Amino acid sequence: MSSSTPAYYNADAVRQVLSWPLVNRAVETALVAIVKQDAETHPQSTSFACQPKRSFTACGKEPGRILFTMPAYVGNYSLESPKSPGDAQQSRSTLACKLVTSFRENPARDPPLPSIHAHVLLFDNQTGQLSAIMEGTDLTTWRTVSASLVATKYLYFRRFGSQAELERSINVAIVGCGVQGQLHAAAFCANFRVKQLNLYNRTLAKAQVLADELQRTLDTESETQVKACSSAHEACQDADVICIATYAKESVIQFADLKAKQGVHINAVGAGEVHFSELAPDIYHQAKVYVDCYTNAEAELVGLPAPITAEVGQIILSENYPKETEITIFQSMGAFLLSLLNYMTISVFFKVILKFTSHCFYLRHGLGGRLCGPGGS
Ligand SMILES: NC(=O)C1=CN([C@@H]2O[C@H](COP(=O)(O)OP(=O)(O)OC[C@H]3O[C@@H](n4cnc5c(N)ncnc54)[C@H](O)[C@@H]3O)[C@@H](O)[C@H]2O)C=CC1
Ligand SMILES: O=C(O)C1=NCCCC1
Repeated sequence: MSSSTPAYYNADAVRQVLSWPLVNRAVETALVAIVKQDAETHPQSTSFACQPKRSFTACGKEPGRILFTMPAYVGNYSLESPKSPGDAQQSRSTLACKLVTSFRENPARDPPLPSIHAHVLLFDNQTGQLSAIMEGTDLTTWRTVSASLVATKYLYFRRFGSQAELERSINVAIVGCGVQGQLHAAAFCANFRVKQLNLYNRTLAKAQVLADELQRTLDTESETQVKACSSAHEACQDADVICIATYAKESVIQFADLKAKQGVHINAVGAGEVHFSELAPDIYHQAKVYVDCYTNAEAELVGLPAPITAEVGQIILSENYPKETEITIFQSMGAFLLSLLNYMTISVFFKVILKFTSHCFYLRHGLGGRLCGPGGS
């Protein structure tokens, strides 16, 4: 690629290609790829995924304004369709960096703005030149929600059998009805069988607006009942799965709010100044904690009131699912490699930057790609 102006993909262009099957497959692939490859189990692998821990820059002295830089490099990989194992494509490498700002007071502005804004920068990995810039805000929201969906599939449903995510109806509570909460609510209804969807927000009116909107858009045949709740306890007391995405500095949910004896899974997505501030320590004391990525967890979860049991990718690979009655927490850190895999997938649709993404096999085989070394997995 020459020194021409980088390609720019705006929010509309990105939004057009986002769909749950696409994003979920990419995120699941990435969660597995993130698991540190063991030299003994993968002696032939020459693929290389490098995701250093992300950096934080405080923007001024006021809290709540942060710039994250999230670099990642995936080297010498090929994407293989599980339908035709061994049919690995020519290997390639991708170098990128996501820049995200999180300004938590933005929704209170007039007019309101989202708290999170993101862009993805893609580089030519031979020359280091900037090749493309992609609006990454929706990508970030979808990726984050998808990580919760995949974590729920493996950490909750799979306790009940290999088809449970298709067959079993669940009660879901959404705590925090901002950008993340809204997409979590819609996505859980779109991807799973939800009997009861309870919504709780600090301002009840916001939960009510979302409840009305969801009830309107859900199919009239839908089994889902949606309710705006006036406390976290009301929202969570019968929930099988809880998704919490606020900026709360103090815990919003306590152990006493859970229907704990029957098994509960919590996607802990949001954060105050501390990632795990949304859930009370007494929940962590009773729960098993899983993360997307140890690299960020080791750096950012200092003081977590419980040990980390595993990365979600390890559970996907080992099929060593939690027990039916356990409380599990997916501590969602955000891992750029997850976005990067999304990016690589999406760019196939744009049919650009072929240097990075000549994997037209995606179009032929669907999105069954698995990151692997050139000689096979
Ligand atoms: N894990 C990850 O990869 C990602 C995490 N996040 C995090 O998710 C959280 C939410 O992000 P957005 O939805 O974009 O923010 P947002 O500002 O759009 O929404 C936050 C919502 O939480 C509500 N809220 C605040 N405190 C509350 C409390 N104590 N009880 C109930 N509701 C409360 C607010 O009223 C608001 O509706 C943030 O902490 C953000 O940093 C965002 C993107 C990715
Ligand atoms: O993109 C991510 O990952 C983020 N994680 C934490 C909050 C900001 C965005």
